[in-house]
Amino acid sequence: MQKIRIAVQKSGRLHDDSLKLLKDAGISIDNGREQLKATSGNFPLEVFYLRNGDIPQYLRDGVVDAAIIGENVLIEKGEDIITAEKLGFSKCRVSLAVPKTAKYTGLKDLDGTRIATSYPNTVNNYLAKNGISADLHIINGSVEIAPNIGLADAICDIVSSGSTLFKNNLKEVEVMLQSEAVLAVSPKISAERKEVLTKLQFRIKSVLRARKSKYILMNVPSDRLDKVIELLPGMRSPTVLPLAEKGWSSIHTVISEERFWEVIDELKQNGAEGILVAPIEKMVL
Ligand SMILES: Nc1ncnc2c1ncn2[C@@H]1O[C@H](COP(=O)(O)OP(=O)(O)OP(=O)(O)O)[C@@H](O)[C@H]1O
Ligand SMILES: O=P(O)(O)OC[C@H]1O[C@H](OP(=O)(O)OP(=O)(O)O)[C@H](O)[C@@H]1O
Ligand SMILES: [Mg+2]
Repeated sequence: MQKIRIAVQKSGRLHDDSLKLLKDAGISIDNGREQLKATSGNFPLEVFYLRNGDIPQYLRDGVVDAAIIGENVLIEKGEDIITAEKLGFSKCRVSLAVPKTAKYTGLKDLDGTRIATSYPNTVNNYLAKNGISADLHIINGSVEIAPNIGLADAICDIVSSGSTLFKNNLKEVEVMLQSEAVLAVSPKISAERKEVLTKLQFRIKSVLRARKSKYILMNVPSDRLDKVIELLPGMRSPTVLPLAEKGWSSIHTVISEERFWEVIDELKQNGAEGILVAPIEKMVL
């Protein structure tokens, strides 16, 4: 079987979570990132360690078949590249910010200003759509410092917690896009490698599904079973087992973590006790 070549960020915010995802999908990677290329011992796959910003071009050229990359980078440099899967980590937004003291009433206030950014295409497209034109200063890092050193009136950069903006006396005024890590696919992938990629995607989906879900067990008075089951969605329906003590049953089911917190009070009100919550490793539908 032909190996698929997948690009992973060499170092930075995506690196660890990307490798963890492959590992959770049961793929072992044999050598370290110093070699820039590593092979899996148990899946037809090679990892290329590359800079996030260079990956769209590698995908376009077909030098790699797939990549784990920030969606924001694809929007900036690779709109022609297909996103196969959202991966649920490295969530952030790309926003416009101005000094805290600046008066900001709307996007029109940015007309004719100087904006510092590492995402010129994203900013240009966004401003053009809104009929605004600005003078872009393209810098590769530490963008948030630009207004403080007189280089720009506004910036466009990644925001997550907002602490970098806060520390630099800036305020977020427009969210241009939301981003997370994605699995991107080369338009040049061969049919044979596409088959291997489909297998990888199947595994990744099972891992992502499992990450969002919990396996829960609880003891419930048997006369309240119907009400409790109503609160609990299962993969098919909950499993109900009798306890040794008469009048009590044990319910087992799979539930999203979000739903669990929504129904916890009602479960308790209906007599559920001894509630156990366990992580799930894989979830195959
Ligand atoms: N503060 C953040 N919180 C969450 N995700 C982030 C944050 N900063 C960046 N990201 C996401 O992680 C990706 C990689 O960011 P990182 O700063 O590690 O690398 P980079 O400098 O953009 O890329 P390169 O690998 O080319 O050096 C970004 O493209 C974005 O999708
Ligand atoms: O809203 P926050 O949680 O503060 O995150 C936002 C900051 O994180 C990123 O920088 P990073 O730390 O990756 O440094 P870099 O500029 O060297 O890539 C981004 O460029 C912002 O500066
Ligand atoms: Mg960064």
